[in-house]
Amino acid sequence: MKDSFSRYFPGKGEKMIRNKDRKIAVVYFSLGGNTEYVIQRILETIGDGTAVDVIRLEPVRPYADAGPMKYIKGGAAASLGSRPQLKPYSFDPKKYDAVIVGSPIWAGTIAPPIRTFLLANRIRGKKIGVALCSSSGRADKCFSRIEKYLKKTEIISKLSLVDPAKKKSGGDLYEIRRFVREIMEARG
Ligand SMILES: Cc1cc2nc3c(=O)[nH]c(=O)nc-3n(C[C@H](O)[C@H](O)[C@H](O)COP(=O)(O)O)c2cc1C
Repeated sequence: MKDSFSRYFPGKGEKMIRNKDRKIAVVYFSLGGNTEYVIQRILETIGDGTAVDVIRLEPVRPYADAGPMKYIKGGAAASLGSRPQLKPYSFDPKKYDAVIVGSPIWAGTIAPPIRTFLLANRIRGKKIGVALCSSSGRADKCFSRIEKYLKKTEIISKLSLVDPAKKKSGGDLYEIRRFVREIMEARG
């Protein structure tokens, strides 16, 4: 009998357990590439044996990704609770037993495209994992905000990393593996 860690992180020569009937949705927004980096590492950790749909959210009107306007406009949009229109995407919650949400922290809260998504898709009865990137590591308020949007659905795994694409640290990879393992174990 294998322990739950080695079921999902097989050793050399072992096969990943295939879980074809269940799907995971990975929904994220990234402006500067940090959340994108985390999502890529999450997908590598999940591996090919599990069906995953990746949904990258993009606002119809893109945010400035450099200069002072990046922080001024983006920060104002986040703190005012804006809900930008998103480019078309496909998300049918019935297809998934688990949803991973990835967002940068803007003005202490979730990035506006993620807010639009959570309000448009009231996700209930799923295993939810939330991965947040920030420059401070202060993520508690942002996790609570997301929990409010999810209403009665609990976040079963949380990940908070500080600008991980710059550091590419082993410690962050360890945390990412812990995050994925918690989601996989909750899926049974
Ligand atoms: C508009 C804006 C607001 C931000 N506000 C915060 C903040 O309140 N707290 C924080 O720790 N980092 C803040 N940051 C930094 C980002 O959360 C951080 O750099 C994150 O890793 C960026 O993720 P991304 O590269 O996927 O976009 C902000 C960045 C932007 C662009």
